Amino acid sequence: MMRWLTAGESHGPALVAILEGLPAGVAVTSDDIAAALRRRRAGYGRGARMKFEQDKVSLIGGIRHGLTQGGPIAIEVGNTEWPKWEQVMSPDPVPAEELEGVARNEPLTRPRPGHADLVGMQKYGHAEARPVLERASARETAARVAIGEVARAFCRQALGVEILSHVVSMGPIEVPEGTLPRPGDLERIDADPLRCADPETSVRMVAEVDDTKKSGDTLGGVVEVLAYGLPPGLGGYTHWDRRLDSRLAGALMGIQAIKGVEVGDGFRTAARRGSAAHDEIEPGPGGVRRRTNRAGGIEGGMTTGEPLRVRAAMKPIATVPRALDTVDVATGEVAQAHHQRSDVTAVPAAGVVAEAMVALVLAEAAVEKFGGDSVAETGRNLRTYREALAIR
Ligand SMILES: Cc1cc2nc3c(=O)[nH]c(=O)nc-3n(C[C@H](O)[C@H](O)[C@H](O)COP(=O)(O)O)c2cc1C
Ligand SMILES: C=C(O[C@@H]1CC(C(=O)O)=C[C@@H](OP(=O)(O)O)[C@H]1O)C(=O)O
Repeated sequence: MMRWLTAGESHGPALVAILEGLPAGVAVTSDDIAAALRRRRAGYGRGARMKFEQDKVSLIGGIRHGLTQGGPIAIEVGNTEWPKWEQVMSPDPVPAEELEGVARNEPLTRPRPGHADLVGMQKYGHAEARPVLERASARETAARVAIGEVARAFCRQALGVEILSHVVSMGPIEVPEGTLPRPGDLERIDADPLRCADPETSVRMVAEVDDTKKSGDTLGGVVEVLAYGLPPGLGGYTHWDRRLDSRLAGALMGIQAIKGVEVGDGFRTAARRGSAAHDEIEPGPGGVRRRTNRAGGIEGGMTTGEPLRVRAAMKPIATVPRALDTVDVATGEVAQAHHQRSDVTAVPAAGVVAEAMVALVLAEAAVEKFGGDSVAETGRNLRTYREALAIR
């Protein structure tokens, strides 16, 4: 069984993540994790904080001399902005006189629509939104990307699986139908300002971000995650919570601001007739293959062996500069929601987070199917399985 957890607040000293149940022998270094975190910070339209804050990676447990050891892996991602927040976010009590006049300590009583602010205050009995937004913030996704990078390394080294993502729409601007990057395209996608695989569309997306920023507004969009090299049979059809599509959907919906998930052609398939909706089976190298991949590499809750293709739709950033209407909960008066700064869009970053979530789900499903306490053992078990499939 694989399991993982994160802890930490957006303006606290650090985020931490623990990943348990991953086999030994995965080669990964702090530089690899720092590189993954840099990918998450990039993207045209992100806010000021991405420019001045650094992610400070410390490997705390489970990795020795560049290899996982089989025990729980603990990673800390330090918030370099912490010195500015030491009093406001102090875990220990701070005398009231020391807090007087401290910047950012005023109670946030004007909850922002589209955030966890208001319901979080109601649910936990907070008089202001700071305790809610600190944990609800997508800053937490840095911790997921850190452990997701270890899971991705396992998928690559034990299974030969490569995971990538790209932005398929930014507001109303979409890539042409059928745009399907391959692992070799990842570097080029990362170099694009919006992580878009189609250069001509990217130019129009950048213009859309500029226009949105000028009008004091924000944008959402859709990302697609692809995984190449998967064997058939990860996941299961025997119960709802064994289905890989169910687990992927939950993992992707668990990213802040994700409002929809599509597997393969998803919603588009619903508009087709059956004869044009499924993937016919034909003889192929090493046995059989699908003529098309409308299902996105999953049938019956299991990988088919075709590339996995899942999409996640992100709502526009909720902290809109042209602030939305709210109520000041201290006075009951109509007010404008809090706004200090925000991203215009974070869709490119959401793609990197989605890759991490897919890597964690795939790593867990692979450990379930193939077992193994080391990368070598998982790899051996996979090879035996593939050999048995070829015989049949
Ligand atoms: C990578 C990433 C960056 C984000 N940056 C911001 C931001 O700067 N400002 C903001 O208001 N929301 C941002 N969000 C989205 C909010 O965290 C999200 O809208 C909020 O948690 C409420 O969404 P929910 O209802 O889906 O939880 C970001 C989300 C992600 C995934
Ligand atoms: C810090 C990150 O994202 C933050 C996510 C976020 C939100 O509301 O989710 C709001 C912004 O934070 P702040 O309000 O402090 O400017 C983003 O910068 C990050 O991704 O590392």
